[in-house]
Amino acid sequence: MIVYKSFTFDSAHFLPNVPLHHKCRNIHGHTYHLTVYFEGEVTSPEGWVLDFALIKNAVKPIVDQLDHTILNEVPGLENPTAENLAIWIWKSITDKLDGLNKIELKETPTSGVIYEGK
Ligand SMILES: Nc1nc2c(c(=O)[nH]1)N=C([C@H](O)[C@H](O)COP(=O)(O)OP(=O)(O)OP(=O)(O)O)CN2
Ligand SMILES: [Zn+2]
Repeated sequence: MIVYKSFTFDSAHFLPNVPLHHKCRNIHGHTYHLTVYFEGEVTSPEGWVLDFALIKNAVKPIVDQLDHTILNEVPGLENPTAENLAIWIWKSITDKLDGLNKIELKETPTSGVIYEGK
């Protein structure tokens, strides 16, 4: 079974490698919507895969590292596309908690990425 938990954070960024005329070369902000999914067996006696609180404990510090920052200034996020940000978040979470299955990162109400670690 898969369990998930969602988080939001507000960050500014710009995309340094897009063409000169591209609007995303200018600094701008997003409210990012992040959902992390973990896969595992439902265990007894709790009757759950993973305590949602453990997910929060693992992921919230990473979200806090990104919230109200300029993403380009975060080490490893010099080119903070949604794709690169999803990979960065994955690498930050995966060793903290077993069973990471997928992350979804929405940058706008209409755009986002899904990353499964490959
Ligand atoms: N593959 C990617 N494409 C774009 C990314 C990205 O990270 N990966 N990022 C951006 C911009 O940062 C920004 O998110 C703009 O996205 P876009 O969907 O174009 O936003 P709009 O508000 O203009 O979208 P609407 O079409 O008006 O809903 C650009 N591309
Ligand atoms: Zn953007």
